[in-house]
Amino acid sequence: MELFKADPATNLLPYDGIVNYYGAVMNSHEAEARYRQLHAEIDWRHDEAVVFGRRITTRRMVAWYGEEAYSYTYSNTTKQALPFVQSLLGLRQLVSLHTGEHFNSCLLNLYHDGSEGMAWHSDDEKELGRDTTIASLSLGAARKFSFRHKKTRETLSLTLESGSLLVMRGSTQSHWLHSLPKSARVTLPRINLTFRSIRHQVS
Ligand SMILES: O=C(O)CCC(=O)C(=O)O
Ligand SMILES: [Fe+2]
Repeated sequence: MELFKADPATNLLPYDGIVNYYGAVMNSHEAEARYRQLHAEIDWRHDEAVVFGRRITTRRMVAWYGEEAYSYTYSNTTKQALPFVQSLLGLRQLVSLHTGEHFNSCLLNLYHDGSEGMAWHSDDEKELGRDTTIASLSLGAARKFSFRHKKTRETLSLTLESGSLLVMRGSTQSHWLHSLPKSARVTLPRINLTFRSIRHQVS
């Protein structure tokens, strides 16, 4: 169910953050071509996490790219960024054109179908700093995406279409969780790219 019109000037959150949905920023042919290119070119790996002290690997695949070999810790594991490839630089430029912001890294997720999703979390790792902007580009199957406030538990959802751009800004990560719910109805794969800005590391 589409709860919001794609007007990038509208804040989808009622308070404590800013989320803008730009709708499609490329046509469906271009989205499909980009999907195929990334599917082939990206160094996809099963994600690793440490849950209750046990190392698990997910069916969902991930990859992380950056301007430098940043290291980044989430789900109790540390990853190192690979150098940006041309296909990602093109998409980063597209995202920057729409958002007016520069991003120095990109986390990619490949969901084979609706049996794979992402649990409630916020992207509040220390490498990102406070009030970070995260730009999320989706290619492939349309998927529901949800937000839940950490205190009030108010929840809202929208559909992320193929070729669409969603941007989370301001204090969103401090106050809201987000998730990609699993869905038995989704039979096609999806690639999501989240462009982020890693703060320069001191060590
Ligand atoms: O696949 C998505 O739309 C969300 C991905 C996400 O939240 C993340 O990579 O942190
Ligand atoms: Fe996230």
